[in-house]
Amino acid sequence: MDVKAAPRLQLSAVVQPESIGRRPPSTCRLGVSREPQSLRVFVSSTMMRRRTTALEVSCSYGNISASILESGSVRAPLDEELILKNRSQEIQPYLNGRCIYLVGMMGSGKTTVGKIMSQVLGYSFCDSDALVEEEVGGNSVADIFKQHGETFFRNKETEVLHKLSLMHQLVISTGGGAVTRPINWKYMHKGVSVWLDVPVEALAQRIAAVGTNSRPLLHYEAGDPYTRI
Ligand SMILES: Nc1ncnc2c1ncn2[C@@H]1O[C@H](COP(=O)(O)OP(=O)(O)O)[C@@H](O)[C@H]1O
Ligand SMILES: O=C(O)C1=C[C@@H](OP(=O)(O)O)[C@@H](O)[C@H](O)C1
Repeated sequence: MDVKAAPRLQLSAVVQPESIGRRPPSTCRLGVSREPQSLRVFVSSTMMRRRTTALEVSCSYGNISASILESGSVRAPLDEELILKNRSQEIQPYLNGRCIYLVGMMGSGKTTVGKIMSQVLGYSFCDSDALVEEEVGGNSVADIFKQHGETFFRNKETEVLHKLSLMHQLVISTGGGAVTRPINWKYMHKGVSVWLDVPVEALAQRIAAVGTNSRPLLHYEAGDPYTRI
């Protein structure tokens, strides 16, 4: 999808570890927030343990200027793809090749954002769902859920994340449910995790627009807010 064509600003990527019940060793913020007349863009980071990740350079070495951590206001027209590209460019020197893990609900834009980010960073884009599909002989995620169940899928996903944790220069779009397993966090901590936080109404609209065929957890769940819109 062309993010430029998005009818309204829906890009936001903020890691808030407390909201997923477990504190990862690092947090970073990469995203935008809107004020009545202006758009505020931010990239910031917090170090929680000594084993830092890329965006934590600002804390551990103090060499990212405040202007990078908190940029000024940008007037309309809002171009979230451009914002994402600019932010990605700014953080690139501090990544030192570490992988970016995009986490978020189904439809939050992990694939869309991940492809754009990977181009700017000169990284490869990688979809953990697609790797699970490869591992299971090319079966689609929907088929894997149907034939083997969610636990089987989650086990494969954990194996995939383990392998990815040994690699560099990847932007990884994880499955919406990857964060539910603490062991996955251990692997994702090798890189920088970015949470795409999108309001549920927007998620529902996006998913309703493309259908739930490839998202088995929504496909069979009657009454879910994603399916009601
Ligand atoms: N910022 C955005 N604004 C509006 N729609 C978006 C945005 N990002 C993604 N979408 C659309 O939402 C749907 C799901 O996006 P996708 O990137 O596949 O999400 P995920 O990988 O998190 O499931 C796609 O149809 C995509 O075009
Ligand atoms: O719960 C998960 O891990 C999954 C979320 C969906 O992926 P997206 O988050 O990419 O939509 C879909 O592929 C499948 O249901 C697996």
